[in-house]
Amino acid sequence: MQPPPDRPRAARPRVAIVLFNLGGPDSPEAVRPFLTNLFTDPAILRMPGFLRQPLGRFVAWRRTKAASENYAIIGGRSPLLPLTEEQGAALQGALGEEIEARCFIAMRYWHPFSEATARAVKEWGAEEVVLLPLYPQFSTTTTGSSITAWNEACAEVGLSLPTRTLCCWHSDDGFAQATAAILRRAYDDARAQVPEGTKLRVLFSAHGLPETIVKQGDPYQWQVERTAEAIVEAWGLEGLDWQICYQSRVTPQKWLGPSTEEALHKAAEEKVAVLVHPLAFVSEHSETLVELDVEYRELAHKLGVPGYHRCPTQNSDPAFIAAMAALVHRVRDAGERRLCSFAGARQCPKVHSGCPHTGVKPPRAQSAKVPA
Ligand SMILES: C=CC1=C(C)c2cc3[nH]c(cc4nc(cc5[nH]c(cc1n2)c(C)c5CCC(=O)O)C(CCC(=O)O)=C4C)c(C)c3C=C
Ligand SMILES: [Fe+2]
Ligand SMILES: [Fe+2]
Repeated sequence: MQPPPDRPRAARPRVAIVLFNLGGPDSPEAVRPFLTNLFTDPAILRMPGFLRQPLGRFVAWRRTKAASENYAIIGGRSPLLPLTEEQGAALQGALGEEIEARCFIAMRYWHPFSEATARAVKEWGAEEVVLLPLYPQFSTTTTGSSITAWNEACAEVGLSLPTRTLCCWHSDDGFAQATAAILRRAYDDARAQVPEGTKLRVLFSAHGLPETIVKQGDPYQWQVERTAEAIVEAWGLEGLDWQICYQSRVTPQKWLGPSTEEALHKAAEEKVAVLVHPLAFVSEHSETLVELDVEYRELAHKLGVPGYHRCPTQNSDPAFIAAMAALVHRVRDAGERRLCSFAGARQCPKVHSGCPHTGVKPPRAQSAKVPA
């Protein structure tokens, strides 16, 4: 796209697009400090600091063995950062000439942390910031926590710029269309492998969340349900058999259900093959490459599910990246501080706690502190 003739190239605004994600260990040694950062985040473990710090460290220590074994299966490190870098490069290319855009990455629990990213944004001389969480659904534990960490980092490095936030895009049409196209291709591939006469069910497997967090007003579950509906609607396949379930339970509390394990048991009983779609992730990492591709596949096999297939995540799919670019342009063109699929008829019936809409914040976060 050429710059408009009345607007010289040099006058294009310098916009920093900050991509938020969770982050993952970049070596076997990083697993424990990464988990310590995660479990001592007050948005994750909700208790006073004097209890959270020792308990969070203990839970991280307990989880290190299992998590390390999972990361060992995929080469000892998370692929999340390189894949997010690819998404950033593709998005930068897709944003066109209207703005001078540069994508930056701020991970929540491992490098690059918000503070280093805020410094890089400042050094680049950005004039505006767009925060783009790579989580389609808002949760106080993910997007909310990242926004809080970003705000703290900006205060720390003295970065104060007009900032727009794409806080929740769970039902965005471009996103739903791009995702439906990926799912349709995976479904056709799976259908060709499932024995004649056997039904195929789509399991929308979202990352789980402790129920107590949802009861405190977190809109994540509600948004997960809207995402599944939007994808099914965008696809438009009549009579599609589909179900939502929740994976990745990591603490003993009661988490959202039904779990993906329960959904597999049901599929086995009903002799239905499954195509698992990772609903809350837009890139591959341990939860897709190990949990879905190894652990649940083994379980499905053991239970006698007549077929187990997995839909890939979006990664740098061009239609998905184009949808993200359109969101960035929309939030800027609208002149809003944030853009959210909550608008109009899709208003969330629950308290939108922790979201920048209401100004209600998740428990005060502190920037991750454990060094490499
Ligand atoms: C109480 C613990 C956790 C909550 C709540 C939680 C919410 C949550 N997480 C994601 C996305 C990701 N989580 C990832 C890994 C991961 N998550 C937890 C714990 C909670 N997550 C742990 C302990 C781990 C580490 C891996 C493990 O031990 O199993 C990742 C992947 C990181 C990587 O491999 O690179 C993502 C992404 C969402 C969307 C979410 C709630 C909405
Ligand atoms: Fe929102
Ligand atoms: Fe998680």
